[in-house]
Amino acid sequence: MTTVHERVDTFHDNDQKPVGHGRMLRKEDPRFVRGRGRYVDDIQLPGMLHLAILRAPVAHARIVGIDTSAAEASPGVKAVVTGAMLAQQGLAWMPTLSNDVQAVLATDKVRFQGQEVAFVVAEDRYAARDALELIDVEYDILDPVIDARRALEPDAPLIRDDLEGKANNHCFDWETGDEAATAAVFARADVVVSQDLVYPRVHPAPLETCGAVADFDAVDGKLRLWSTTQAPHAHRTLYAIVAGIPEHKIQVISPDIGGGFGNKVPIYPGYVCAIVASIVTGKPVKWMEDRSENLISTGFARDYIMRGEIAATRDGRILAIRTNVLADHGAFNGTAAPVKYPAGFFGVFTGSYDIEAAYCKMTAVYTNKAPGGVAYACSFRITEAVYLVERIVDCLADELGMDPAELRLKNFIRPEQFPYTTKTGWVYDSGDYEPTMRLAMEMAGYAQLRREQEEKRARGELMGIGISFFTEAVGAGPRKDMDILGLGMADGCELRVHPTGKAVVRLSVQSQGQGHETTFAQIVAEEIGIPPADIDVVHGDTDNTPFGLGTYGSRSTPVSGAAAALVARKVRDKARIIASGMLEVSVADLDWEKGAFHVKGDPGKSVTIQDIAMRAHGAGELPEGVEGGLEAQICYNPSNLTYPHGAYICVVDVDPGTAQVKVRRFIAVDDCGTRINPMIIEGQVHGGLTDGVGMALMEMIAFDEDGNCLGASLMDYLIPTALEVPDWETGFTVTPSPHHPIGAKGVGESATVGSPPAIVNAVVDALKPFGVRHADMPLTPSRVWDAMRGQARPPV
Ligand code: PCD
Ligand SMILES: [Cu+]
Repeated sequence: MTTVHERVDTFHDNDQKPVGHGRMLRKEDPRFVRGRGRYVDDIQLPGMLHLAILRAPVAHARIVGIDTSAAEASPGVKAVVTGAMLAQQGLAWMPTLSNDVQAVLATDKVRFQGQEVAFVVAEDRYAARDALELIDVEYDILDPVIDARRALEPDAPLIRDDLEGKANNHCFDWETGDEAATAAVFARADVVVSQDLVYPRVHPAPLETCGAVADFDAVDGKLRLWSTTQAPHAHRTLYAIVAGIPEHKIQVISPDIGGGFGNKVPIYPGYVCAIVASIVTGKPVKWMEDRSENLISTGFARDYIMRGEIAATRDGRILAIRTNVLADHGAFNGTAAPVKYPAGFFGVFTGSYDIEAAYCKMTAVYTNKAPGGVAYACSFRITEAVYLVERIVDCLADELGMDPAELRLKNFIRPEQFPYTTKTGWVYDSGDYEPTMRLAMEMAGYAQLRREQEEKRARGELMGIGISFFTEAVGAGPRKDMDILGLGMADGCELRVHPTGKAVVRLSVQSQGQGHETTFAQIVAEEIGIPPADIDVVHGDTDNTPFGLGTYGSRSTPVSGAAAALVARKVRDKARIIASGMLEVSVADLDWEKGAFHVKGDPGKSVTIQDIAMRAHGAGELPEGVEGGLEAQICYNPSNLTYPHGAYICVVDVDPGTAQVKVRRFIAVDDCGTRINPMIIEGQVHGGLTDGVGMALMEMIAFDEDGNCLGASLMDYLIPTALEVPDWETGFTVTPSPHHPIGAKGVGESATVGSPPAIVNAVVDALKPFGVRHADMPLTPSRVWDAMRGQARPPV
């Protein structure tokens, strides 16, 4: 185990460029810091037109009629398209990533506020937007269903009457674990604690909103689509299926992306509209949503109403966990999760504990809200699962009068139990939890913090200490049981070494800010010894990269990272044969040292990888049976997910007069196995922790009873800034994944997953003198104030 507080002043040290894993500045940053990034909205094509979307002003209404004549006559307008027109082409509906259908443009009804109703294509963005005002839609307003608890009441208005035979708002049921075994354990337990918890609807809110530029060339029949997508290949296949354009005639390009966070995984109606518009007008068409459109209509996350129950012995041995979930999926089930996992990976709600039984029952419903349930930094509902278990464990600690750290330490899965199969069937590949927890406690000065808290309590000050310990399942996934719409989740990767020893690696995954241009060059560098600066990373262009399922669920490192390491090893194997010819010894007599082969016992006799590259392409004979060139391609199918873990400790102060929460300290110890670039990992963790502060204290997409979205701008939907967050204190342990070629586990979402429960646990701990056992997120001053007064807010 390595540790902690390593403070290398990288920002002043440009020379620090490891050949392989290690701290190094990001290769992509020179272009970003100079404002030279190239995002979708930077794409300008000759004759390009602009598209704007008319959205439903109400949450639930029948469309009686649409009059587009005034809009068509408006200056600069080239086309006005409604759902009825799309229906004639069979394009009014499209499949979602979870086997539901979603309206591209509404034909019969609108089902959430902000739903796409019509679009205008015009010479510029202003003309398009102006014309939207001239479209006259007559609505027959219907009662909306906004609260998921209302959705299944017998007299609730029916939302999905488009689905044949549908008589209610039920979306799906799902269960995992063993109900009877769990009930038996609960029946004999000394202590049972239960708690209702709401994980409110939140939004990923990336800096860049969603958009696309579609360019259909009628001459060669090729569609080029620049779009804000986290999964270019998967999107291309779907467009081929929906629009009937042959797949080789579609090129999806995902240029620089200004943050994804799951928001850019689904296919949105706007993308399809842009494609249709380009085909109809014969011109390139750009569609870029604005901030409000992004916040009200795309990619919401969470919206889980949960009841957690935990059974334990009096001395603090956790026996079983049971949970019941009501999941609000909005008007269309647009969740992006592997097909066999309608509730994502929520099954990891058993956390990091060795327990006897577990059971979850979930019911998902349709409501008149935007579709989604996207995995906003949570690898498919792991965020919700971790929140549930880490909150309920704290409730148990409270009931038992036990220290929450001690309770966790007592129940951890022990290192010798790995690989560990949980009671819901997940095989945790590896883990060593106690050292991670101890390190966080040591960094925090845990015992001393508790003393400080005691002193403060005696003076009437409200200080809280919150712990969260998480295990994530990331890197979807083994193709034997994971696919999205029938597409297996293996990733291709291709590596070419040019004659002069420079290389290009082509990936199917697509960075949205994670620094793949750097870390994937480092992965290859580590294996073949070519410096990262000499390795170009190509991604985000389906014409120029091998097939694979894209970046989300922290899967790039676990899946494509493995592919990159293995393809580099394949190239190295070939290089070894060429080297044996060059050095006139057998391959067995060669030793590899990063960047060169030398003759065993004679280090003076060696050839570098650059020499070999030249020989592979150059004149002269190659060993028997060896083809020229130095390149390889593979498709990597992971044998399991990777299971990163972490221990987080949060210290808060609550102002007794204003109920304002201040996060004073936050200690995060993460274990993502082998670390490729520690600087990038720290950045990922800092970002995720900031996300956590947002969700725990500020963020919520709320609705009024008519279904009006109350979070339609960043004035209403509060996201954290540097002012709300402390100086993060990060540390790490290293427990490599046994099945990943370099032992790396994903880390991109860890901090977003792990931090909300730590913060809520800290606030609840601070409010203990008021007898508070739970309060729902976001813990805004008004909610904390109510909790202090014993008036729990009605949940969202
Ligand atoms: N061990 C290790 C791991 C990792 N790493 C690094 O780090 C990063 C990350 O990774 P991962 O974990 O693998 O992940 P990815 O796949 O790449 O990514 C994804 C993620 O990522 C994160 N982060 C970020 N960042 C930024 N900047 N931006 C963004 O957008 C974002 N997003 C978020 C999210 S949400 Mo989802 O989508 O919801 O599902 S998922 C997610 C990269 O670079 C890599 O390489 C290292 O170094 N090492
Ligand atoms: Cu999720």
